[in-house]
Amino acid sequence: MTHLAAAPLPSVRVRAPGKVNLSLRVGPVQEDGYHPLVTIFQAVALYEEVTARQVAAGSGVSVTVDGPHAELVPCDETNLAWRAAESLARLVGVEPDVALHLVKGVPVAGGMAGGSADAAATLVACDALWDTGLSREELSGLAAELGADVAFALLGHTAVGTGRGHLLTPAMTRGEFHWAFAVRDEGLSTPAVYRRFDELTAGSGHDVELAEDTGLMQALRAGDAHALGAALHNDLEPAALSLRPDLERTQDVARDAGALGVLVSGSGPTVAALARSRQHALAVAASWTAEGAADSVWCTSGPAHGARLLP
Ligand SMILES: C[C@@](CO)(OP(=O)(O)O)[C@H](O)COP(=O)(O)OP(=O)(O)OC[C@H]1O[C@@H](n2ccc(N)nc2=O)[C@H](O)[C@@H]1O
Ligand SMILES: Nc1ncnc2c1ncn2[C@@H]1O[C@H](COP(=O)(O)OP(=O)(O)O)[C@@H](O)[C@H]1O
Repeated sequence: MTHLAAAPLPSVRVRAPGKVNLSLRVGPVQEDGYHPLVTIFQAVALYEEVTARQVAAGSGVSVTVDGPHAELVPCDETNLAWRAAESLARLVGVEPDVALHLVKGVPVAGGMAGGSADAAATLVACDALWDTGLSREELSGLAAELGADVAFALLGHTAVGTGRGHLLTPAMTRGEFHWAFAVRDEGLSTPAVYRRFDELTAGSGHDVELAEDTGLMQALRAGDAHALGAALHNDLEPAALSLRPDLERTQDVARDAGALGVLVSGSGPTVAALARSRQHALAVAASWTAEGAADSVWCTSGPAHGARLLP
């Protein structure tokens, strides 16, 4: 009798990047609870890796997680990757029988959109696994429904985000920018930071305009890290600092180490420092470590590519 081994079920691996907001301008809260944004995202070369494996019919979705602080990431239907797989399956009318394995390369709850990167990577992985035939625009529309930052993780590089941050226009850039990140073990909740922003700006809300960032856009086009450093801006920074005052010292240490620009990344609590070179980024990170001003330090560069299938 010949024994035929069952063919292994297919699996697909995808990488998607974390981000830093080079500029984040926030308007007054709207009736839907969201704030209109004008933001300039830059993807950085810290990647989430998602493996999506087809499983037996009727098994449904499952999520497992590895990497730094994996224990903080939910493995149930609240995980953004799980939600991404279910939304895509619903849209294209397939059963979501898939095992998702996430390897975290972006700090958890750090204002660098690691969960959004997982969702974007899952969309690309399941799209390939199920051969959906959806266009990149259709995937991007689905991404935006999952979270304000998910569409950017799909696109990557550098882009201007408007609306909730999900309407994207790619931005021209030259060269590579070097970053050091001071990461805290205890994250900050994005909705809590937006709520503190509302308290701090009560009655003084203004409409946000891209015009304020022309210097930043020119710096990107010229590949001028000094000008970029001077133009970095985050409207959520006062809110994040009021929730975590110790971040001010982290910023001061980076400035003393000669960082070209220092800001809270998105809703925080990660502090991002723009450096002159890779060597200089390592030196800024070493200062944070020496001063005990971070729980961990990460050095990388941007812009990085968006969600991409791995061979
Ligand atoms: C602040 C930013 C900057 O890029 O990112 P993080 O730094 O957290 O990664 C984003 O605006 C976060 O985007 P994301 O984390 O995808 O937001 P969502 O899941 O869609 O929304 C979470 C909550 O944040 C608030 N929210 C989000 C986006 C927005 N434009 N206005 C808001 O007020 C809302 O309270 C919402 O319920
Ligand atoms: N795939 C995921 N990875 C990380 N966190 C997730 C994920 N899905 C849901 N979450 C929840 O979202 C919170 C914030 O996620 P994360 O994307 O890491 O940070 P931020 O929103 O600050 O960029 C986490 O604390 C966690 O409870």
